[in-house]
Amino acid sequence: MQGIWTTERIRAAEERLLAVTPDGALMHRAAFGVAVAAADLLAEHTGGVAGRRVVLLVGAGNNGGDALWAGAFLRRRGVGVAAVLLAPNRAHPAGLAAFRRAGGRVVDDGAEWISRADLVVDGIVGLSARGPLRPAAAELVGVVRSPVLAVDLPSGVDPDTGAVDGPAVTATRTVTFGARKPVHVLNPARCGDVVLVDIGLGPELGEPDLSTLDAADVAAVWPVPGVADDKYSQGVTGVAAGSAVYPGAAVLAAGSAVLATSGMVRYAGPAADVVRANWPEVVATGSVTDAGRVQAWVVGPGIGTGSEGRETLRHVLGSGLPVCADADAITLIASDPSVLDAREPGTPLVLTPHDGEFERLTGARPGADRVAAARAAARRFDAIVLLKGHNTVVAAPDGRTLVNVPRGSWLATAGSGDVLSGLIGALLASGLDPWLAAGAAAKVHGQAAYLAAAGAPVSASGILHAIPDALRALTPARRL
Ligand SMILES: NC(=O)C1=CN([C@@H]2O[C@H](COP(=O)(O)OP(=O)(O)OC[C@H]3O[C@@H](n4cnc5c(N)ncnc54)[C@H](O)[C@@H]3O)[C@@H](O)[C@H]2O)[C@@H](O)CC1
Ligand SMILES: [K+]
Repeated sequence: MQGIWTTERIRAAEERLLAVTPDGALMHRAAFGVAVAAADLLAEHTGGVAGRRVVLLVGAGNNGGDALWAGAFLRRRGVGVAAVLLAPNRAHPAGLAAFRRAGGRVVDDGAEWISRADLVVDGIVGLSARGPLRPAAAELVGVVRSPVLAVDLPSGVDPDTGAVDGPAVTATRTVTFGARKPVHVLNPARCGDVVLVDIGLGPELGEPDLSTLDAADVAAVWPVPGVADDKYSQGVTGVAAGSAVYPGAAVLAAGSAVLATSGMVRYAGPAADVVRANWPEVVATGSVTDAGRVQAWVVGPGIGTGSEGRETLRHVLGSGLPVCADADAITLIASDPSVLDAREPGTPLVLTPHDGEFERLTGARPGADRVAAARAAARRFDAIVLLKGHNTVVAAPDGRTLVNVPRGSWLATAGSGDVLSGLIGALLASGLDPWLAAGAAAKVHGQAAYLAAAGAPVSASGILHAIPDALRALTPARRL
């Protein structure tokens, strides 16, 4: 797992580190990292470094200081560097002096210089940023045509939520210091690639506020049958999804549970014939009341929001088993929360709303702070809340939060949610912690979409059939 820390926590850690570090040392380390990243970008985009032109956009704080020091380091590599000071009286004094000593130029006609630049360095604001770019900065950013290297984070984007509500920088690459901040995973489109420079902050950081799962984390938790296993011992997934009119959700959710693990899958509902025809290995019955023993339920996709769906949901929630409630099940809970009374307290429940379902469930859309919204809903429902969007946020009632950043947006297609719920259900049936189950499922789901798409649009069925490849890619060590 890789941690992510909020700006408040970073600042506190930096203060502790600053107290035991010589003056200016941290900024030098940070700025050196910026200069290296700038040289790399120049080389990648122009084929060289010496003689290239870089423009620094320099704000009032330490973020601008980093940029100025980086400009001084770049001068030593023969780069022509011009600085545009957005708050000339408040530019970092030591950084500005070093920049000038190194032969850097402070220029007034910023737009002119930017139009000829090979690279623009965004040192406008960093951790202390609040709100969008102010007009003068926005105007300059508007004329940029070259690659942009953001110092710490793209200015104008909220550091803690990734929200953008006005002009903001879109970076080609972002170089950040000490630890990743929420913006880096909550708004990857604005950050570009993120490079992390070690400035010695690690020991001061403590438990992260958010985490992302690595491939190795997924490999560590994904069930693999052992010599003593049989079809029951690995967990039987129950799928209550689809209807006679809309059998597709049932086929997708059941199929994804089939491909996720080697455990058995039972289907219960009016689409039994269609499910059987598509997935002969599924044991299918007409109703949850005669489904047979399972270790977890997926309920909701395509079950409808009428009385039949409500009875199915109530039955499943009253089973005392872990449940992944998706789609219509969420709408049913939203319209009649008393259905949750059937649930035995403490039984694992995973809710998987998109923004519209989240609004139905809680009365408000997630808003700019998706992490806070998911956490509040997780506490309120005493459930794991997996909030769908470009990034998937998985929050537990105790505040633990995972973020999954997909490669591309190929998951934005009809039926992909049904595939995700089948993955989660299969992991719940295997006995995995529901927070990790939801997080690992989201990662495999995103990976499957990326592999299936391979650069061209892909359907939910395509994503489904890429699950084995996604698992192989994420867990190569387990290949037999
Ligand atoms: N604290 C540390 O130990 C280190 C900090 N570093 C750098 O320091 C940065 C944080 O520096 P600061 O706390 O000085 O803050 P910033 O550089 O983020 O910004 C400070 C100034 O920007 C103004 N500002 C805020 N929002 C604005 C907006 N939307 N438009 C224009 N101006 C705005 C603020 O009023 C303030 O004067 C980090 O992001 C990082 O780049 C690095 O040098 C590494 C070490
Ligand atoms: K910045």
